[in-house]
Amino acid sequence: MKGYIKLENGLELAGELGDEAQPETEGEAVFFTGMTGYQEVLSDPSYQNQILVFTYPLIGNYGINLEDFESKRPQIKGAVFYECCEAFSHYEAVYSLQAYLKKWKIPFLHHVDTRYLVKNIRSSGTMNAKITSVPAANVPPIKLPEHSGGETSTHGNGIQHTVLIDFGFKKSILTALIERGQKVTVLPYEKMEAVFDLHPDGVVFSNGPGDPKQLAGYLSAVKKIARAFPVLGICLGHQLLALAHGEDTEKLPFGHRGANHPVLDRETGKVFMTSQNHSYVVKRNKGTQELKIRFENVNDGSVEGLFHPEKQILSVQFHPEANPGPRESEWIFDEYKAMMNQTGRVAIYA
Ligand SMILES: NC(=O)CC[C@H](N)C(=O)O
Repeated sequence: MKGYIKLENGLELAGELGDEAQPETEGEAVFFTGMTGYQEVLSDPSYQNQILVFTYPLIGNYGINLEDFESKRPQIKGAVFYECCEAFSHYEAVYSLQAYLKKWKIPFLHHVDTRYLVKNIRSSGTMNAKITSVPAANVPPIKLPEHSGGETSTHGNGIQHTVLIDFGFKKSILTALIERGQKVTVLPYEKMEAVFDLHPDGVVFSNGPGDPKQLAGYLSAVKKIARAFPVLGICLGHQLLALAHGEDTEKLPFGHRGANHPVLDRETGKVFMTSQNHSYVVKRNKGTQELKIRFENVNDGSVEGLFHPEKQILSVQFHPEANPGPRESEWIFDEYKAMMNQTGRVAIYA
């Protein structure tokens, strides 16, 4: 059955509806440039309310396994592919990508000229979009995703205790912490002040969907926590730490979503490849300068991470937990651990 993706700027492209029973969806159209990693990306909570366009022309060829989910369900509102292949081959795969999307009633469109579509999004900027079976549909305004923190839960049995403040965390962040000897308490962000009763060795502010300014009501709590414990902020968590310290954020024209974004560490002069998924960034040279820039994006010079010169505060815009993408920034978790042991950050960079 024929279907369409219509953008807010009027562009309409035809394709084939993947699931005729689910022909309609709306969301912010964003694009992901990785060649692999679709399972992790589709289940990453930071993609809530978005229609995800895959730039790589063949997606789905290694199927879906039971291990690589970043959360319990797909988080996107819809997906667009050039080819979303039905046949798959991988020793761990249990069903096809198409079957996964159909199971969760996620509308998707394939056989779309995704190259043309993405070039249009790149020149017009991120826009709202609609997937539909009806040509010339209207694209309604899209609401920002609601942050909804989950349940409090405890994981791992390490000696050190990290509280992970949950804005919609990726499972791989939890795994990276447990692998580094942490007992982790996941705390929904609405209850973040309960961290003071838990007396952890450190606190991690997670990734999450939407605009960080939606969470303005929590910034004083974020700052209070950053004054009391060694803290690491990842993606949305980084943006919140910045806002809490008087910095500002802005929206990028079409975001960074992929597995090969080069980042420069200004401390060491080293460049490494990172996994990224964000629309918003911390503005350069704004605010109080209480936090300093540690990392920057090599392609567009945007801020990729901050630190506090005297306190144990580190934040990264990229995803050190990878999944999908390169693992060469996993050492950020080791640096967080060194901060907790009071041997990192201040000692290293004073
Ligand atoms: N991965 C994330 O945490 C994304 C943060 C925020 N939602 C953004 O798009 O910039």
